[in-house]
Amino acid sequence: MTVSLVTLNNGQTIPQLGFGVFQIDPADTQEATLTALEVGYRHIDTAEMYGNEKEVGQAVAASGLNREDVFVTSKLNNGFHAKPDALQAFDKTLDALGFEYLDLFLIHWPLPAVGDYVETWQAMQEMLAGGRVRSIGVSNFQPHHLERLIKETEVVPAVNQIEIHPYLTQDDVRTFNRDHSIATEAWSPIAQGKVLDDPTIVDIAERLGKTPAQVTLRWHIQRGDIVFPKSVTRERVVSNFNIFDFELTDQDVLAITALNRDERTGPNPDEFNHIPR
Ligand SMILES: NC(=O)C1=CN([C@@H]2O[C@H](COP(=O)(O)OP(=O)(O)OC[C@H]3O[C@@H](n4cnc5c(N)ncnc54)[C@H](OP(=O)(O)O)[C@@H]3O)[C@@H](O)[C@H]2O)C=CC1
Ligand SMILES: O=C1CO[C@H](CO)[C@@H](O)[C@@H]1O
Repeated sequence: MTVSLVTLNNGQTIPQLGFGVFQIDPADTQEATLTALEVGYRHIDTAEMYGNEKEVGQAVAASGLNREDVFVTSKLNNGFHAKPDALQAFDKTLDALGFEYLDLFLIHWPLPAVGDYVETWQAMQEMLAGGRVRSIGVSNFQPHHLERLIKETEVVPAVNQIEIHPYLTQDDVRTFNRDHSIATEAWSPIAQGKVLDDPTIVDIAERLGKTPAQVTLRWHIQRGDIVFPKSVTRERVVSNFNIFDFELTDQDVLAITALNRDERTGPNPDEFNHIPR
């Protein structure tokens, strides 16, 4: 199975399909990530917040793959927005992973009431200049947050990772990202399972002989977004990967997009403005 690549605004490439490790217990993360790497995934999405960076790094080391062959993303945790804190947190992330370099580092949430994300972005630019991270980006940024970065700093984020699935299509933020050469990453791409019983998705899946999860992931791929579904179930890890040998019609893509209800599974970035306890 050949996973398509997306070229970021700095010329780096990222596999359009990856493996997410949120809510995988650290004790299970090495095995789950190794399974994903064995199946063929070459892109892992973790975060300091998930508490399992160390185990992701151990899986990459144990896989026998060259470090260069796996694209790894991590994220700056909330509360480390001040420049010295952000620089120190990046060092800790690299240490935990046991890597010389990270492929992509993101500001996890803008949280303007906690710290100035423009200052945080200046720290991210320093990390980039230091050469130990290949691309920098943001997560959960709305267009108004991105506008400040674009106006007040030098580097345009390579990606914006936001919640997207058939019940939250986010076409306004996606359009803003596209117009500014920012790649869109879709978190919780199957809404943590909530879209899988939807009759529209089930009907398309039955017609194509695919699972509802495969149809939903394929919808993201055909819209051009980057996805990293999470699963600790081997058969799902395999079937979620096998989405490059079929196509949805334009009509299917439009029918799934029309399911939008602006329904979030996670926080709204404009309301989530504190460090969760
Ligand atoms: N930047 C951010 O703020 C956020 C980023 N993320 C990132 O996005 C990734 C994916 O999002 P996540 O929230 O994990 O949710 P997903 O939308 O990937 O859904 C994961 C859930 O769906 C189940 N599942 C997976 N595949 C299938 C399948 N084929 N059929 C049926 N059920 C399935 C999993 O169960 P099981 O494991 O039991 O098989 C799990 O319960 C995260 O792991 C993380 O990397 C997520 C949230 C926020
Ligand atoms: O990455 C994350 C995992 O999910 C959490 C709850 O929705 C988010 O807050 C966090 O950003």
